[in-house]
Amino acid sequence: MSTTTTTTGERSTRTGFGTRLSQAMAARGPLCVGIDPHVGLLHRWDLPDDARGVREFSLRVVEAVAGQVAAVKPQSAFFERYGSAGMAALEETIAACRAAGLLCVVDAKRGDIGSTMDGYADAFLGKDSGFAGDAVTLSPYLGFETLRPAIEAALATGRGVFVLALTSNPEGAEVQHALVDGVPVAAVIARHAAAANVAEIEAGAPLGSVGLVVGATIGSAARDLGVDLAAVRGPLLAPGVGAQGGGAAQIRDAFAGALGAVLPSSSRDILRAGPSVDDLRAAARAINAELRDAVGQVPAG
Ligand SMILES: O=c1ccn([C@@H]2O[C@H](COP(=O)(O)O)[C@@H](O)[C@H]2O)c(=O)[nH]1
Repeated sequence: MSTTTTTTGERSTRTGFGTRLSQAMAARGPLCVGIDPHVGLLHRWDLPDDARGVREFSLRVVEAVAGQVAAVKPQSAFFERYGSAGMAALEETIAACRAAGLLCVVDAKRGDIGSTMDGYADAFLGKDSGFAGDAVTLSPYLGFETLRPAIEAALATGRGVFVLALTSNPEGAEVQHALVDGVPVAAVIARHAAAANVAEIEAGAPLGSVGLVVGATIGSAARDLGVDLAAVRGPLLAPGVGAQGGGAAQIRDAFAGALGAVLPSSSRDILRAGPSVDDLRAAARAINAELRDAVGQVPAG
């Protein structure tokens, strides 16, 4: 456990998210299983296209992978589409992860002007919020500094954030590779994240709690753009494994020098193995083992 002081002077003695994630990856392997209840998957699992179906789907995934992988990542969009009942299912999913000791990254990609970020911080990182997992994804495209309330809330509650930097989709390049005063936007975001992790790292954490989203499909983009992933000293959530074409070889190449920080994430590729809990577990275990070989043993911190 380390003591960190946020920029508003609040002191937290909780074990930070970066440390907890490092420990989980060292103990169980690097994989994060995405919980993306697409309509097609609900049909395939013989579940209704409604909030009850999504709840059953998600709880089955949690049951299958708890104790097997480092984390899960429910995609908020697939719960939001069912209104308040869908959001109740998201809350239940997050609570089930907590009860199972499974880290939960809520993929909500929030980002707004600073005053509104206070609201998102309360919703997704607040001490008593049902939507607060262990970390949340954030969009920095209103300016990294607008995310400060969420970062402060995360550090104060032992939670984390993952800030979009080099996303897995090809369209992301037009924004993320663009130059600002000669520096690619993604490199600017990475520098901000590195600065936000300094206090935790200096206090002895193996990883800070301010991570980046860097897709498993980016190829040589980080190298080509001069985005120093190792210098971030925070976790690197890498979606795009499986259905989007990323795999162990792509991770090894794209994240060379920062492999110990990578949290590769795969959703559809594993979820297609359902609805059987045993089959889901077997699919997750197989991908986790491949990725563990690719990234090597993660230091527990
Ligand atoms: O750059 C990003 C950021 C987030 N995602 C999300 O991850 C999953 C990917 O699902 P797959 O089925 O494994 O393709 C999905 O929820 C995306 O919204 C991403 O793909 N890329």
